Amino acid sequence: MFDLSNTNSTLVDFDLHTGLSKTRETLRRPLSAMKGMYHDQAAFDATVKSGDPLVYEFFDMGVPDSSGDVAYGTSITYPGKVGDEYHMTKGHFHTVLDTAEVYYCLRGHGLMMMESPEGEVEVQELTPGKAVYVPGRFAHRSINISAKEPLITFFAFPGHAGHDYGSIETQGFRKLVVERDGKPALVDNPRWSK
Ligand SMILES: O=P(O)(O)OC[C@H]1O[C@](O)(CO)[C@@H](O)[C@@H]1O
Ligand SMILES: [Fe+2]
Repeated sequence: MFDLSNTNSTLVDFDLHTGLSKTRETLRRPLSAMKGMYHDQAAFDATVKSGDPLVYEFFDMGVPDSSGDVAYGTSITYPGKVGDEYHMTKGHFHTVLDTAEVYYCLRGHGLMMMESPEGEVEVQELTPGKAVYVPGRFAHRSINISAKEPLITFFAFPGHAGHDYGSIETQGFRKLVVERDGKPALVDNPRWSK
């Protein structure tokens, strides 16, 4: 009925329940790949020692890194905590700072933590069906606040954006999300300094 011999477009499967693809591999970040990113160093060491859980995985679809292209894929952050801090992605600025990104939540319950170099902090709640637009200049980190479900999002950003982990790798975001009385709470990051 249709000529399906396309060569320029791409069609990829992403499972709505697992976020994974039958045809593509993810990049996987176990906890040991996040050294220095959780505030409770003792809990970090103990959790790595007791099995080094997979914290998140995501797709790099190999889209060209030009401004006319769009990088996309799913990101899956598994439930869990390191001490009192919820599982999260490393987080990054874009190397081309003013490039934005969109995340659409497919499953789970999470927060998108955002922070500009000038110190504006914004947090948006992610539940299935909600899309968050992360404006240019804002670093962003996904945080899974569910105790049992993975946080699955579909993301898209300009191909030339790049990832800049600089200040985040050394001192993190200004705010942390930790569990207090069974609920997520936003607190100052004691390690953050100007
Ligand atoms: O680069 P990080 O912070 O480790 O997180 C990876 C996530 O961010 C993305 O680069 C999208 O911005 C995805 O590949 C993935 O969801
Ligand atoms: Fe990004």
